[in-house]
Amino acid sequence: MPDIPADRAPDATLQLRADPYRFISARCRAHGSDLFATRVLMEPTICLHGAAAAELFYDTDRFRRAGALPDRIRKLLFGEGGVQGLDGAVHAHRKAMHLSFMTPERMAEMETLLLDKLRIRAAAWEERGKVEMHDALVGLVADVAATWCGLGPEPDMTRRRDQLQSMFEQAGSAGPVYWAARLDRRRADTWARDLVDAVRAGLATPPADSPLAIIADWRDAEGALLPSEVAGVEFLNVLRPITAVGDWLVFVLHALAVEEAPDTDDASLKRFVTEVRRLYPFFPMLGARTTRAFEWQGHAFPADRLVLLDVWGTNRDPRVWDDPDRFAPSRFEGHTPGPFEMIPQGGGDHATGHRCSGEWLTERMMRVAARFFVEELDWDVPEQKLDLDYRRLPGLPRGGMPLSRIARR
Ligand code: HEM
Repeated sequence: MPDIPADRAPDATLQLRADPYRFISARCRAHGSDLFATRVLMEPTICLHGAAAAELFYDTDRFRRAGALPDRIRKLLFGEGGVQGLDGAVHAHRKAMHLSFMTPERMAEMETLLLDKLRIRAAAWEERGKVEMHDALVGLVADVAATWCGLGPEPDMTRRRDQLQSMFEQAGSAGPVYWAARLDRRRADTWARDLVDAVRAGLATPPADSPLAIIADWRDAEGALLPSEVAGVEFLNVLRPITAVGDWLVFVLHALAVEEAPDTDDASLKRFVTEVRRLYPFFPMLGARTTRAFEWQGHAFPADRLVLLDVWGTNRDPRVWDDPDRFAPSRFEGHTPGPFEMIPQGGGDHATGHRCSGEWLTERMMRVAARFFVEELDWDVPEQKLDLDYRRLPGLPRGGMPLSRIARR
């Protein structure tokens, strides 16, 4: 049986940090293979690329999530005891809770909250000569997220917003910046746990269909309430990624600034934001661990091996996408990508696998914002660094995406 092609360098951590999005696909191209073996943080690791590999990665018989990721990433991004690190029936039960937030009514409510907030904030943006939209949009979306999650109409998110933001924007960092983010994580965990305790004690009464109320009341398959720390982590598993949609909105603005603006009917907007989700650098890769030894495409995988799936590169695989680097929303006319072909928020099945439960909500928020920026607002793009910073997670525009001469129509 042929060995998995292996990198010669003893460890790839520095290369991976230097170019997290392009690392796996570039190495796969160099090896002429959809997989290669390397070491990350000195640990033997197999990297996978492409739709067939993604399908393998989501085979729960051969891969598990418990204990899969290096501690430093897991503890900052996911926290302890949350859905991301569960497997099998326990995972499916907890995932049902996350999916239960996503009813059509609640998603429509999010659209209204977001649009209202955009209109209100736009009035203030008009007053300023120049507005740094990364900062403005993450703050705005954090407020909307908090309301939608059950924290009331005018939640005070000034402190929380930075804590949430550092969880998803510093996950790949090192040194003091990383440790400051870990401290933020601890503070946010304590705050979320206290919120759950307050709901359980009857001291707070969020709407019954809000994530805060549902999580505080959720029982595991044996009928026990979740430990309040774990319930707090799950609450942050909703609040944090919705806040992160603020970064997707920056990418929407960037695409509107550098590409042809879409028509504002639903279908055109959907194609536009789908192309943003395919191409812009958000999650570079995902991690899991083999449950047992097995063979795939003639290669032997050992048991308990860390495996990284190339998210960014799979979304640009020329075997699936014509002219893959070109921004072309029309590629989605009459075409829905397969469950493993386009994986910016994971692949496979939402209920049985780890695919993002917030994918539809994300897409709808992006559509609302895109329509608002095209239909309701005039704005200029002042001189700035519009190139994306591929060393950062997410790879936001270097200049922070300021706009000037903002005016409501
Ligand atoms: C910025 C937008 C978002 C991005 C880039 C994103 C991306 C992802 C990715 C890559 C995964 C992992 C898939 C896997 O491990 O196989 C994931 C999982 C998850 N996402 Fe999102 N997501 C976003 C928004 C949301 C929103 C808005 C929510 C909730 C309201 C959400 C909730 C979750 C949850 C709970 C999981 C864990 C699912 C599981 O382990 O079964 N995400 N997301």
